[in-house]
Amino acid sequence: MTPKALFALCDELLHEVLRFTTPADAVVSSFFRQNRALGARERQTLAETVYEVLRRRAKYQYLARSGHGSIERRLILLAWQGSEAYLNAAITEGERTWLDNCRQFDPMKASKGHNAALVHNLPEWLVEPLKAQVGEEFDALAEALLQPAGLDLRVNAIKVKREAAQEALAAEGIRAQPTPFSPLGLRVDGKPALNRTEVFNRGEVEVQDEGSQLLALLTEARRGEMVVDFCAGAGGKTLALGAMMRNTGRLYAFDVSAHRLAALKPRLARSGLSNVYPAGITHERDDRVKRLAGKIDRVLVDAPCSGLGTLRRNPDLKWRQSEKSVAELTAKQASILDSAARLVKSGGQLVYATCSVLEAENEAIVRAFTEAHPDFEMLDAAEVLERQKVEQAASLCHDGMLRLWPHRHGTDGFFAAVWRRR
Ligand SMILES: C[S@@+](CC[C@H](N)C(=O)[O-])C[C@H]1O[C@@H](n2cnc3c(N)ncnc32)[C@H](O)[C@@H]1O
Repeated sequence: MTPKALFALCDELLHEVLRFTTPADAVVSSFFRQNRALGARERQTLAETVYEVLRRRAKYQYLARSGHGSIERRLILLAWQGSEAYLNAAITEGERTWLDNCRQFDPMKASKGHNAALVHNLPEWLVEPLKAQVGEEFDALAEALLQPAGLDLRVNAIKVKREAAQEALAAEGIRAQPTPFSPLGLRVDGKPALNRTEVFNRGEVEVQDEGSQLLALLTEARRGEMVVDFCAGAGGKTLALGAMMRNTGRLYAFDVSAHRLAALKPRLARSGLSNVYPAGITHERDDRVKRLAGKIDRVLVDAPCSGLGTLRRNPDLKWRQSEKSVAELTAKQASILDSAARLVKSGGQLVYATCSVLEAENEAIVRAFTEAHPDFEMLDAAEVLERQKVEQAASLCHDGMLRLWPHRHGTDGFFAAVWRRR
């Protein structure tokens, strides 16, 4: 494809993404399905450029107040992630001069009132809640959230040990190191096409952020138990729980989205697990849920949330969420946790988790639940993680709850609390 044609396509794609009606990853995949002629390299350049615009949108929009052409084109020139030669072949001399000037720009020299936002690239409503939590670490957190996430794998312990998976990956040319905290994790160098490897297709590894691996470990699920993954989605944590149960017992994977549960099927097939029962529910008070009341050993609530802990991989979320959407989510989270708790039997364990960094979706939900449910006793998350052979468990927790931060732990931002039913 000629550079000019590729830029026109990028313009079209960015226009669609910036409408913010659909998640960026879904817009990008659907666009690639409609433009099958695009090669692998071209797809990579388009996706990375669009994601770079989303990451530093505040800065690029500020710069794009000058220049010519559509706003999308100016943003693309500023955020371009392909080769410089390709860029030169697509732009005019005037654009080249403008771009060179823009590249000299120092956000700290922008007019007062703008400069901080042009560095952290966060919406204003998010700044104070984050500062309230991390204080002086705010700049480090904001910078970490601007970096693309690495690639973590969870080793499927029912098939292989971590060292053996690491060696098998190396034999296929993929270098990976054990993750610092999770005993099951491998962190891969670069972004290799994992789904073409035999190790992946044999189900020996799954893609999963180290933080997500730790959330699943908090359930302490064991052989022969009855376990519910209440918000299973495409089953990232379901697969981890099934392996912890050594493919025995019964693991229900609930979700209101049949579409997401369907994505679990091929992953289940690869994993070799036969103890998983996916079940679509209409809402958290579904009859299917009621029938299991008081019967379940471990319940994981990986609640629907703002996803603001995953900005490294989903930078569009900071522009798509708002104070209003977060308020709606917190009401839903409290209701789901309340329903899911009814499943837990006496002596059983309940985990509430999110991939959000907001107090309102995390500690506030936990406080309200604990006050309203004296039959649930909070457990110290660090002690639970230590029992699960997690390294430096205390450094991952605060006030008895798991609190993972990209700038401190190199994971996405995650939160979790654990209770035992008396
Ligand atoms: C954070 S995602 C789950 C991710 C998944 N556990 C994983 O590890 O890949 C939250 C899920 O909650 C589901 N959900 C939303 N409302 C729900 C409800 N009322 N009951 C159960 N699941 C719900 C969403 O469809 C979504 O898949």
